[in-house]
Amino acid sequence: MERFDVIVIGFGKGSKVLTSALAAQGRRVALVEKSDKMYGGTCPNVGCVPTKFLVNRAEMARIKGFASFEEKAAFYAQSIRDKKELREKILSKMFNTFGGNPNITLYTGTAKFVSPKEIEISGKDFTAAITADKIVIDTGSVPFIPPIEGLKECRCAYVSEGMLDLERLPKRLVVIGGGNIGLEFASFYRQFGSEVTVLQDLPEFFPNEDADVAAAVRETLAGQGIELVAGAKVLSVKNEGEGAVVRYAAGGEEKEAKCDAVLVSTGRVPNTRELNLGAAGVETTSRGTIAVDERMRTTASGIWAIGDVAGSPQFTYISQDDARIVMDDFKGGGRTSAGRNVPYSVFLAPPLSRVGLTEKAALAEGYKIKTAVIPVTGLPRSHVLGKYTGMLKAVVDADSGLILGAALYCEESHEMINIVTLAMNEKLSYTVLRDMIFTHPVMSEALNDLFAAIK
Ligand SMILES: Cc1cc2nc3c(=O)[nH]c(=O)nc-3n(C[C@H](O)[C@H](O)[C@H](O)COP(=O)(O)OP(=O)(O)OC[C@H]3O[C@@H](n4cnc5c(N)ncnc54)[C@H](O)[C@@H]3O)c2cc1C
Ligand SMILES: NC(=O)c1ccc[n+]([C@@H]2O[C@H](COP(=O)([O-])OP(=O)(O)OC[C@H]3O[C@@H](n4cnc5c(N)ncnc54)[C@H](O)[C@@H]3O)[C@@H](O)[C@H]2O)c1
Repeated sequence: MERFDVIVIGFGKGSKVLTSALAAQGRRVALVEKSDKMYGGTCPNVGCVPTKFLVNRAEMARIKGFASFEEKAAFYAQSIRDKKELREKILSKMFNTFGGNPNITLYTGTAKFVSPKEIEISGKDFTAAITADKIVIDTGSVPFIPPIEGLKECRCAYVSEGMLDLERLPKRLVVIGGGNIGLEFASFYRQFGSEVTVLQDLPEFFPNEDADVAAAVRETLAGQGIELVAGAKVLSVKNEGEGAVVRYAAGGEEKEAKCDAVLVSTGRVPNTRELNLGAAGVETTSRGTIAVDERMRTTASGIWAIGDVAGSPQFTYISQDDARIVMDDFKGGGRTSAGRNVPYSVFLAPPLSRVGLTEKAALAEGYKIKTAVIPVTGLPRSHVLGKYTGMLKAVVDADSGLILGAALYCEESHEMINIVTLAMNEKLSYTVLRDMIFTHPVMSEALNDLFAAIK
């Protein structure tokens, strides 16, 4: 049995960072990835990169202003083909990432535990048994499919991965689930030219935002022609010709939505199915995620878990940060996942970006707060871009002057939010951003105005 210093299971973002860093320290690492279509993991292949590529293309489609559906469909089909080409490029770059590094062995096969220190790998035309004293699990998550009548049989129902390869632009799209995936797809399909309905089971969209921010985003999406139905119970999905009929109950009524495609975006669950965790003594939580402590250690000594499978917030940069924590733990350091500020952006048009507490959450936590809300209209950058949609909101601790959180709903907010996060991480008073010199005309200078409005 071949012995390594570290075995890493799953080639996600965290694994990539971890494998490179460990090999650079002279450790022998085995990286096991089950699919030759998934080197690099979800993000570059079927997650962040392809979806944001399409967000960008959808904006181009909107600007081009095609008159007919046929023209829109042709531009969309070309965008999907270009996305497929991009994936091939990224895949081969990922495959070659470790090329020639004598400290790294990449296995393409499914890993399963045989004991706490031994892994069996089943590839297309080989099996292998390997061992190490340290093992890191980074096997990500898979879509959750709700038990809706007829959904499994529906010929035009997709999860995000399948939808990303669909070359036929649906005239009408029904999205089940109004979270990050559902709303991003709704937004870019609408811009490509589809009619879109989003069915959300919760009584509201953006439940983690303050009411004013949620209302601003909802109104914009509705203004763009996206039908948002909250409190919807999806009853059945049935094939009808080339398309489908989705039956749902909302507002005390039963309704039908006919469509050419159904996107199921109802959350993602940890991917532990093939790991045989029991053989390693690795326990899972009631949510099915691998139970880890703040250093990403599992319940089995010598085994760590990172990213989606460990129940961390489902973002690529968190898989990466979890890997940093494990690296630090290997060195005996004290870095932990506790109290991390986790910013995020939902790539709508414009994007909604958040970090930290909302006003309602800060009050619920007992803070004495000051807040500011400013509109996007009137900002110099808005005039440059000709885009006036959105608002910015910040919440500050009245006692210390520290920033507790911000929601930035405007063009380029996906860049700006990182500046606010930096200020929060470094425990800077809000006055630092209020008085900082920004270049001009850029969206970030709105942070001067936002924090000047704190009352
Ligand atoms: C459509 C979509 C859009 C997204 N957009 C964004 C975004 O804009 N920004 C953002 O930050 N996040 C986004 N995310 C979330 C982000 O992609 C994930 O949180 C992130 O990729 C998780 O990384 P990971 O390292 O945990 O796992 P993954 O990247 O999923 O890697 C896990 C790997 O393990 C492999 N594997 C599984 N089981 C085994 C086994 N038994 N043996 C060997 N290999 C195995 C899998 O094939 C996979 O390659 C998006 C996700 C989706 C689906
Ligand atoms: N921009 C980004 O960073 C980005 C983009 C896409 C995805 N992601 C990550 O991927 C993860 C998965 O995304 P997601 O959108 O699938 O999950 P999600 O948890 O964000 O949203 C799922 C939504 O589906 C709803 N839902 C569940 N069952 C339903 C049903 N039967 N009928 C109607 N609605 C139902 C839930 O209430 C929830 O609002 C997210 O947690 C996110 O972290 C991130």
